[in-house]
Amino acid sequence: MHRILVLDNIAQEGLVILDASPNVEYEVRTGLSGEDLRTALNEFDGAILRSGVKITPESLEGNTRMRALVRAGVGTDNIDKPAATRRGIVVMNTPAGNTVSTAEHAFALLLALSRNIPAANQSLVEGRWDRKKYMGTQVAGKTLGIVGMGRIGREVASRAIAFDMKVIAFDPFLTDEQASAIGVKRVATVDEMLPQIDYLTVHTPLTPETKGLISHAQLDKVKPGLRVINAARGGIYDVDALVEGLKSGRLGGVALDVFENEPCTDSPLFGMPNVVCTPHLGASTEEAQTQVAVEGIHLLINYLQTGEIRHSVNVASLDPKTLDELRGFLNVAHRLGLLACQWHGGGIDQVSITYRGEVAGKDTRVVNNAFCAGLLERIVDDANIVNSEMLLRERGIELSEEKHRDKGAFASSITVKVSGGGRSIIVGGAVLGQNMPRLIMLDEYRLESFLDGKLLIFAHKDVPGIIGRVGTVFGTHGINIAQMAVGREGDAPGGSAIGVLNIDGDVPADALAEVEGIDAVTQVKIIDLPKAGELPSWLS
Ligand SMILES: NC(=O)C1=CN([C@@H]2O[C@H](COP(=O)(O)OP(=O)(O)OC[C@H]3O[C@@H](n4cnc5c(N)ncnc54)[C@H](O)[C@@H]3O)[C@@H](O)[C@H]2O)C=CC1
Ligand SMILES: O=C(O)C(=O)COP(=O)(O)O
Repeated sequence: MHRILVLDNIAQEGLVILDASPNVEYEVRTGLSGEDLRTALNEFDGAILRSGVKITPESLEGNTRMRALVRAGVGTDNIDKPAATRRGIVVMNTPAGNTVSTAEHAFALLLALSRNIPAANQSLVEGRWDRKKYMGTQVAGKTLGIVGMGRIGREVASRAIAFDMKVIAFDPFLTDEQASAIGVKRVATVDEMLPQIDYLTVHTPLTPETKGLISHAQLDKVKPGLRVINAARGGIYDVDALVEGLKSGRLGGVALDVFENEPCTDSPLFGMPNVVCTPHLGASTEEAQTQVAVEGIHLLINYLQTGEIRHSVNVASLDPKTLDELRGFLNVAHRLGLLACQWHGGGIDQVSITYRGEVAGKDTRVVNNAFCAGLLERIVDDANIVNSEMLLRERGIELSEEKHRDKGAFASSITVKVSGGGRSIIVGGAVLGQNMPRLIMLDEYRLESFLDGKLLIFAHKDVPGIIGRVGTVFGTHGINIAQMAVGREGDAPGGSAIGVLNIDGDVPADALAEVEGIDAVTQVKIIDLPKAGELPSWLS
C-alpha cells in the first residue's frame, strides 16, 4: 500500500484519482510546518504540495520512508533539493499546467496598472465618482520588456502582440531566429532594454543572476514612468528600490503577485498609489489547478507503482519504455555494485563503467546510479538510484563512463573497474533472457555465474584437483553447491584461476578456513547478494 500525503489544497480532480487508485491511500494535512511536518513526511511514501509548504533539510531529517515529492506547479524553490536528493527522494514538478493562467495573470496586472482598476474600484465603492483622478494609459503602441522567455514569458509575449504592443525580450537561451518567429526583438542584456520600455515583466526563477534585477542602480537607467510587473518570484525586484522609484516618479507603477517572504501581509508598497498586489494568485484558476493536480497525482502514483520518473528536477528521467528495457540491466548493475563493494574491500576512489552492445545506445545515467547504489548500500543507509551518484561524489569517488556499440559475446554487457587503496578489481555482468542476472567477468577472468544469493569466490593456481578439494570441504560440512563456474588466465592450464560457487545457505567459519588452507588457493571471499528474483525497493 502506497501512502500519499497531500500537503496543500489541490483540486478535487486530483483527490478523485487517488480515491480510485488501487494500493493507494492518502491523507490531506495542510498547514504543516516544523516538527509536525517532519513527523508527517516520515509516515508517507510520497507527497504532493504547492508553494505553501517549505521542505527544508530539517523537515527531512531522519526520513527513511518518503520516496517522492511532487510540486503541483512549476517552482520547486520551496523544496531543498540537495536535502531531498541525499535522502533518495525524487522531486518532480508539473511544468506546463499553469503556464497560461500565470501569463494571463501577469497580463491582467499589466492592464490593471494601466487603467488604475483596483484603486478606481475602491474609490467608487467608498462613494466617490472620480473620473479625473484615474486617467489611464493605452497599452497599444507601448513597448513591453520581458525577461525570461520560457513557457510563461512566451505566452505573455503573444498576448502583448495581440494588444498591439511592441515586445523586447531578454533570455540567455533565446536565439534571434526564435525571437523573430515569436515576433519580438531580442536584446543582449537587461540594461539594453531598460531605456526603451514602458512596461517590464519578469518570468524567470529567482537565481543569483535575477535577484535584485531591478535595484537602486537600475532606476537611473529606466525610461521615466516605467511600470513593472512580477508574477514570477519575490526578490527579483528590490522592494526598497521600488518604493524609491515610485516616490521619485522614475517608476509609474508596480504590480506584484509574489513576495520574497510568503505569506506577506505587510509591505511598504501596500497602500502606495500606483501599486497593485495579489497574494500569489498566478496559478489560481480552476483550469490550472485541475491540470497540475491531475498531472501531479499521476506523476506520484506512476513513480511509486512503476518506477517511472518524469519531470524530475533532481534525477534523470525514466519513461515507461526505457524503464521496461532497462529493468533487467538496472538489476544487474545493482548486483554488480554490491559485489564490487565486497570484492574490493574498501578505500575506493575511482569507478569506470563500460557499456557494450545495445545498452550503449540508451541513456545509461540511471544504470550508473543503480551500480553506485549497490556499491554504497553497505556503507550508507538508503543509497538508491536518486542519491547514489551524489553520495559517491561527496565521498570524493570519481565516476566515468564509456560506451561501445559493438557487441561482445552478449547482446549487452556492463563492465566496471573499481580502484583505490592500491587495488583495482573488475566486475562484468549481463542479462540472460528477460531478467536473469549473470556475472560474466571477475577481474581478468571470463566466466559465467549466477549473480544471486551467497557466492564463495576463491582465487587459486590452475592445478588439477582444486575444484574437487573445495567441493569435498562443502560436502563434508553438508553444504549444497547450487552452481560452480571457473575462469582461468588464457587457454592453457598452470596459470591463475578463479572459482565462483553459488552456495545454498551459510558457510560456517571452519569450512571457510579449510578452503583457505588448500595450498593452491590464494584468496577466498564470501559475497552476499540478493536472492534470485529479489529486487531493491526502488526497482520493485
Ligand atoms: N505567480 C505564480 O503563481 C507562478 C509563478 N511561476 C514562476 O514563473 C517563473 C517562470 O516559469 P516558466 O515560464 O514556467 O519557467 P520556464 O523554465 O519555462 O522559463 C524560465 C525562463 O527563464 C529564463 N532565465 C533563467 N535565468 C534567466 C536570466 N538570468 N535572465 C533571463 N532569463 C533567464 C530561462 O532561460 C527560461 O527560458 C518561475 O519562477 C515560476 O516559478 C510559475 C507559475 C505560477
Ligand atoms: O507554479 C508555481 O511556480 C507557482 O508559483 C504557483 O504556486 P501555487 O501552486 O499557486 O502555490
